[in-house]
Amino acid sequence: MSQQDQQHAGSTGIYLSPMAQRRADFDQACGPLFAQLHLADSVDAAAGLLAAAPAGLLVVDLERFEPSIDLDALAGLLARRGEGPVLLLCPYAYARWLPLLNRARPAAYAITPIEPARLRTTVRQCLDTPGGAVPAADAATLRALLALRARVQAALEAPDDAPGLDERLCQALLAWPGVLHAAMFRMRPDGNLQLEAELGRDSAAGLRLGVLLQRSERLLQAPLRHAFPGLLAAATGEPALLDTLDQAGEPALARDLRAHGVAQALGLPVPADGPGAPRGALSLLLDSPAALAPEAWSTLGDCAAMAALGLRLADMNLEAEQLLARLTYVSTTDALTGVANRRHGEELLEREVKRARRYRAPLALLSFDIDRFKAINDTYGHPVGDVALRTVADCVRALLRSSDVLVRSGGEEFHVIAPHTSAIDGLKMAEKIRHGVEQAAIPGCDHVTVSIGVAQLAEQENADSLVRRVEAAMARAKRAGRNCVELAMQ
Ligand SMILES: Nc1nc2c(ncn2[C@@H]2O[C@H](COP(=O)(O)OP(=O)(O)OP(=O)(O)O)[C@@H](O)[C@H]2O)c(=O)[nH]1
Repeated sequence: MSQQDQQHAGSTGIYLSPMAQRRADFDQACGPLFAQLHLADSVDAAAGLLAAAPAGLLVVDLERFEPSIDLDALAGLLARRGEGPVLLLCPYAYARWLPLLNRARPAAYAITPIEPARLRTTVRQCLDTPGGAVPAADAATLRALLALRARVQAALEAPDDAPGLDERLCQALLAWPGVLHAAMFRMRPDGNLQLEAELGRDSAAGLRLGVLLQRSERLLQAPLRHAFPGLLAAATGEPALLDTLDQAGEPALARDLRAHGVAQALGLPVPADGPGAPRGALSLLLDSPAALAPEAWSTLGDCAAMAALGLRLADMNLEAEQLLARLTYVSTTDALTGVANRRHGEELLEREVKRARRYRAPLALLSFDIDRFKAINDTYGHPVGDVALRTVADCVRALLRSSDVLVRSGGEEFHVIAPHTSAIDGLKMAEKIRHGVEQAAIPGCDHVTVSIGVAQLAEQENADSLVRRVEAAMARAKRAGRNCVELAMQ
């Protein structure tokens, strides 16, 4: 026994674990540090021992306790503990217990599995520390935590889109002292967990989680999911902490992280809106294995909750944008043919007339009307008439340039707004349309023809006058026998 251990030999201790093997292992590793070590197999047994004689150190091994069943009893035990030191041995996937139990009574903790030598050192430190609790956060730490909370809040203030938010959150987390690398994992609607953003500082600038984890998507199926706290948190919905990287049993991953200066890895679930799997997780890689103060735990939990809120806001923005796009489409498009409706066509023509006058560019307007369309409806029925309208619209649209706009201006009447097009080119275009429609096969009925008027915008002319002239030309084409093209008079 070392001199230091002899100093502790006057102390008594209680070790609580429901697992017989764990009690035996602890007794073997740390028994010599105590004058007397009591081993308790249940919360009640530990409470009885404490009531009988206050122990120098209470060690609670959380492995095999059930969060939903045992948390209240354990918190009660810690609350009754009073001033004496408490050490929690917490499996790395149970990190959620730490802030919850710390609320009952600040306690030191070590993440398990833990090597016997390290366990002995930790127990010695607890025996040495008067009060034995985790050192309370000092003023500088509290200031840093307040700044972290403010930065994460600021990251949410412009929730324009989820990818931007992921980046901003990583930036905010990276500014917290000790954080070498921050990353955001997000669950896609198809259940695919993806690495959305990562940022590294100093030695971790070159750290790429996609490389380390051997993939950037389908991460819930990644072979290393049990070993990386960020993935574990997304999978279980519980915070996960590794303060000794080798504890996860993946030496290559631990070595790679250490090579970038990482000493501790933390994963925080980003909760879903309601019950169910988390929306993702935040991953923090830290440069020191120091225990996090209770205040740090609660701030980090708040940050994850704020990240969830930010993602919800980004979703709502996206939904609003999609709704607006849909509304715009519905209000500007003719439902039957999918081309611009009359009202939108009028707006577009006004705009093109202004543009043509400003840049002194030619602008042509075509007006065409399906010949004897009433007979098609009367002979084949209205549904076939609808198909004929759609087929003609599709046929004409396919013949136009991308800068031309096809508008359904009335029942079986259409306009084509053709920027940078003279009367001569407009006539060529009209002939192409007339020929194309004549050739088009209409499902359910005979071929149809169209009569077309063509007009070029005159100097000083407005849209109304252009429309009047082109429709008069189209009417002349009807009178001239249909299936032909007429140029408008000036
Ligand atoms: N199926 C269908 N028919 C429509 C639609 N809109 C208008 N119509 C019909 O189109 C026909 C137009 O008839 P008219 O204006 O007499 O002209 P037309 O028979 O095409 O004769 P001309 O234009 O002189 O060659 C009417 O029977 C309308 O009911 C529509 O959305 N679907």
